[in-house]
Amino acid sequence: YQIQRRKRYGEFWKYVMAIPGPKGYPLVGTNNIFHTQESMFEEDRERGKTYFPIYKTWSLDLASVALIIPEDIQLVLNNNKHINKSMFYDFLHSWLGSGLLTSGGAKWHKRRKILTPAFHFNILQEFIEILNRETQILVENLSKICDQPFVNVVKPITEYTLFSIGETSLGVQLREYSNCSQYKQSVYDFGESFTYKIARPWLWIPVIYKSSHRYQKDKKTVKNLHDFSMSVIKERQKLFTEVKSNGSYSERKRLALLDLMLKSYENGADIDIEGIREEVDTFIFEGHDTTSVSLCYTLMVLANEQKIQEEIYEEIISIVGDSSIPTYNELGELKFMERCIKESLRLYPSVPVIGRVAGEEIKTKSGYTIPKGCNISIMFYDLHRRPEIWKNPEKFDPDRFLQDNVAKRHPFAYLPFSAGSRNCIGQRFALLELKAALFGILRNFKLLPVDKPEDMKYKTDLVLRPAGEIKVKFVPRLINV
Ligand code: HEM
Repeated sequence: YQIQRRKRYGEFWKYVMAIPGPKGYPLVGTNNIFHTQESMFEEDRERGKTYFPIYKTWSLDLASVALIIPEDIQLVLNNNKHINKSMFYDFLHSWLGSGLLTSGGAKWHKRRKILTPAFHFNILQEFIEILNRETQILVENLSKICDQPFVNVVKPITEYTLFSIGETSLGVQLREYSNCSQYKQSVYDFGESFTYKIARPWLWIPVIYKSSHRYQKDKKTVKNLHDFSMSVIKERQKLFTEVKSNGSYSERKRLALLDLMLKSYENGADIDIEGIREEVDTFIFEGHDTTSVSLCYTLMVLANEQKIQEEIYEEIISIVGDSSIPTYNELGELKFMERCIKESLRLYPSVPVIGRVAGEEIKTKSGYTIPKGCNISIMFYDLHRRPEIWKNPEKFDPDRFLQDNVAKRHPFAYLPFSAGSRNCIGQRFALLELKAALFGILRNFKLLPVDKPEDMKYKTDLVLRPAGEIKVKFVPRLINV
């Protein structure tokens, strides 16, 4: 058995070392231990260009292979043997436990089955009322600050997406929570620490990490994050019991996310309170941070594209007319706006990289072998900017998403929501929310450029986080809110 193990280990490294990649050093491997979040992001982009279409990185006795071309990515995402997440997701466990994003195998299957009905078409239709109300509040807030030379959109937009996921999927009013700002700060702190640990492999060794200052700091951050999610669960649990005792709950055929889990819990099925907390943490985070960064970049890019912005405005007026409250179907008809959102997600994919573990050996198109058990990183950011797929890739061009043009591309060339069985469960919700917000903002304001796309700098983080602010100038249009 020992001989066989050694042979497998030897083969593993033989295959990995045959893949091109940056020079490594003992223990730290290919990591640069002096990295900041910003320099790590830039180095990954450089590596993607230098070693295109595939490269390896390694530290200690762990290796990861980065994939950039659609053909290789398809081999991973289209095969259920590779549904488990890579080692980097282990750094999320202290916060998200093994919730839908981080879990694997049978647990993931079971949870995905429980939670899928919470994103059914009928539920989304009911959410439109809440999203419209939140959009109106956002527009009012922007009206109060639009006389300033510019607005850093990150704060108001993050509040919009956080409060929206709170009221729709979790059934609570997060703006009334006194620890809301602390929660947002803790998400940033966690992302910073996540990146710090990725670059410093000695912190991957539990005994070293647990005796570090970083661990003590992380513990406080995670406590803040968990206090927030537990207060959400407790409030909704109370409401849920009240509603159930007055009978109105049994009339509802479809339940939003948290109620669905509370019902499963009460029926003794498949989920306990710890499991609910994992999912509430997962969905508050995934359900607000992804849409927030996407909306911020979309506003910035549209401020720099006056003609396109005007075209969206005209589409809004032609489909929704004078009304300030769009219906679900009207938002569905905003096809040009939808193409602009898609193009924005190409340039600014909220989740720029994802990771998997090879469940079996993979032969890549370029002739390399990824051995079973190897970590894989799928580089969406780089995929979406490859010049051989996207002509003039830095240009914002919504026509790339006209049906004829989509049909000409490889089906795995554009993957902001990933693909296959572990794709984004919230993608239709995300599109609806982005449309509702853009409708309200563009109907009420003309956006003028402050930050330019070419000046944007990013950080390696849990999402495509900007290194600084995202500034836009808002000029009220002459209509009533
Ligand atoms: C523009 C917005 C969004 C983008 C670009 C996005 C992107 C993604 C991507 C790329 C993944 C795959 C992650 C991985 O494999 O590690 C994912 C998974 C996931 N997303 Fe989203 N997402 C967005 C919005 C949302 C929203 C609004 C929700 C919840 C309401 C959500 C919930 C999730 C969950 C729970 C998963 C894990 C699914 C699973 O593994 O079964 N996302 N998302």
